[in-house]
Amino acid sequence: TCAFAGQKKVLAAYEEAVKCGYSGARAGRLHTPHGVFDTPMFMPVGTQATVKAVSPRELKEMGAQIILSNTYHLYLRPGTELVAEAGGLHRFMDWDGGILTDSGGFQVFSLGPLRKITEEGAAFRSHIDGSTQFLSPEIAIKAQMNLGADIIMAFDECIPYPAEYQYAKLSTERTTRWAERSQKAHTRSGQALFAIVQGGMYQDLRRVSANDLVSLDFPGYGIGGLSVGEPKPVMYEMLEQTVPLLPENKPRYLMGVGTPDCLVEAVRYGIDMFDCVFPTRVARNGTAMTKSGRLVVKNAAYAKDFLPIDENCGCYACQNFSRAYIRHLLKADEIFGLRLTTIHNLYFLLDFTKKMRQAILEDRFLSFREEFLAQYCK
Ligand SMILES: CNc1nc2cc3nc[nH]c(=O)c3cc2[nH]1
Ligand SMILES: [Zn+2]
Repeated sequence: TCAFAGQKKVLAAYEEAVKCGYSGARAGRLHTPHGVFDTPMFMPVGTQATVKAVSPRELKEMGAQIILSNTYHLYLRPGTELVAEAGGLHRFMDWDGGILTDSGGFQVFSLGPLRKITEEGAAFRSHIDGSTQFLSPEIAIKAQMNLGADIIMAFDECIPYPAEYQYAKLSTERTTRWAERSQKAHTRSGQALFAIVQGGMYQDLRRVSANDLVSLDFPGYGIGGLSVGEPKPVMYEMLEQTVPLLPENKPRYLMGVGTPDCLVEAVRYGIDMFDCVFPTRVARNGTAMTKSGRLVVKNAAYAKDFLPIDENCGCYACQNFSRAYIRHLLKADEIFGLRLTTIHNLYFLLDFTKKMRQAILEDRFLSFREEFLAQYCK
């Protein structure tokens, strides 16, 4: 099963940081059936059983450990029974690292024209063919057992932002009941089921959600309902309310986050795992991530710039190609262009989490954070 062992708290910086706001930065090891992985970690998003534009071999080469796939998409197409018949998601997509699947709740609300949410589950229309569909905790868990990910998520409602207190309260209580139903439906040993903390942007609801889910005893906890358009300080405030209530010896996964500045802040609050489509999505419109902010390599300014995107970057794109070449490919709509920007952006984030881990282990995380934020423009 998924055990979280060997974490190391930054003791010296921890005391110092407590004076200037909560800091629970930690470096851990996440045990799964497909290996033991280092945290803090960034998980590349492979929504439809592929991380867009890159191969499993390239993902392995750049240091990806766990990748994310979406139950909502694979349930609609090609179907999770088909994936099970193919030998499960690892075999289907030839990935022997870790896989985490999101349970579909978020995608139902963000993709399909939503029909109705009841105690039973969520009725919606498929964004692919408009057919009427229905997801419940039991259906979502069965689908994830078919896919065979190492870590699966309880079926939840990601509360929209903003939301009235009363709506957030009722939805959060239902998500806790759905978490319990997810637990009862989860019968696949060796596969870890994480609950997802909700509570909207209300401190008291966040605490109730965390406490209720902790008492149901899950091997790990997602923090949901964030990165949904709220201001960053509000997200950090919700982390400050939630993370300290979660068991120290279990992984915390901040869903859908994010940019490097959000990652370094969330690690300070004690988050271990992240996923975000941002690096792969912006890569496809020619934006590269660097430690000083974004570099739109498609811009005319780089037409004759024969330097790499980042001369200190160890990725395949920066080791072999210039900004001018990548810009040319992107302007010519050459697929290899967005492959190179994607490879660079994924490498950048994977390397960034590795650097944070090293800083934590060497007890210098807070100065690492200061230096990074001073240079990175949002
Ligand atoms: C891009 N932001 C974002 N991606 C999310 C995925 C999620 N999955 C399940 N539950 C969530 O609350 C949830 C929230 C999220 N925010
Ligand atoms: Zn690079």
